[in-house]
Amino acid sequence: MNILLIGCGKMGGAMLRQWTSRGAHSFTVADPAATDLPDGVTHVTRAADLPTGAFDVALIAIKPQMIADVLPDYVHAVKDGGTFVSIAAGASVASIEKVVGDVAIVRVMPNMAALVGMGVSGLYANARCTPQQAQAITDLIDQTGTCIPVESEDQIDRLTAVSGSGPGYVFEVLRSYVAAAEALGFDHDTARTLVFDTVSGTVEAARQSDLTLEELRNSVTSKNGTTQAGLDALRRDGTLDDLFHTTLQAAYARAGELK
Ligand SMILES: NC(=O)C1=CN([C@@H]2O[C@H](COP(=O)(O)OP(=O)(O)OC[C@H]3O[C@@H](n4cnc5c(N)ncnc54)[C@H](OP(=O)(O)O)[C@@H]3O)[C@@H](O)[C@H]2O)C=CC1
Ligand SMILES: O=C(O)[C@@H]1CCC=N1
Repeated sequence: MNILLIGCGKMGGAMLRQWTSRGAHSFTVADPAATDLPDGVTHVTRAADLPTGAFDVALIAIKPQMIADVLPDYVHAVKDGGTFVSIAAGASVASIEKVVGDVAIVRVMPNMAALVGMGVSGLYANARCTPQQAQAITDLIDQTGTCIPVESEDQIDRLTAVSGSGPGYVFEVLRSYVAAAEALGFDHDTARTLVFDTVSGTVEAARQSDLTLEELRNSVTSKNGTTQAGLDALRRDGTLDDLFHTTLQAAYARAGELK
């Protein structure tokens, strides 16, 4: 497919790197600022420099607040029967249809783990997408990690709060965990190794286990031992559950505001 990226910053750039490493499609980036693009990618800085009707797919990877102003400049570049794919948080199919018309639109919510081909994305295709179009975009997103089809746009907004924004929460938790390890006397590099290997090994152990997360947690927690002391401080009578609940609700509410 001939694919146009409208905007190629942090998220579009991460996805583009996975796609170009596989070499299955042709890519053009339209972005006034993009630098350091992978070899073989065509770059234009102005929508007016794009050929008319040239692209099978346009990936909308600009900020949601810019769509109404910026997207109209790019519509000419997509061929009749082409697919518009938006990764913009919150931006609804209806808001995109206002610009591009009643055509095939797919909302995808990727995440930054796509940087290493381990992203997880939600995908919602509107009724104008043929099964072939939806499958082609699913295959494309699969190249960045795992793709989970959902039945409604609301599911995309909920998934944004869990996995789209998720790496932001996880990076912040890792930052805090590493800082606490340094405060116990480890140098920064050792603290990073201890924390990163603990987290990635624990995630893999959970993935491969038939036990529940509660059972796995209990398998680490000796009665009156060190883990119990640490967990008592971490959970503080439900504070941790409240914190995660509030975090995800806040992100979901924000997606609704960006419609
Ligand atoms: N970052 C993430 O983890 C995730 C982001 N998303 C979504 O991806 C989208 C992009 O986010 P992100 O990559 O973080 O943002 P960035 O700001 O890194 O990327 C947006 C890019 O669009 C460029 N741009 C600005 N104006 C235009 C224009 N007129 N034509 C073409 N390109 C333009 C920007 O250039 P300049 O910098 O000069 O303005 C920038 O390079 C958002 O809608 C966001 O909701 C979805 C999931 C995860
Ligand atoms: O923060 C944001 O709005 C975007 C969407 C999900 C991750 N980053």
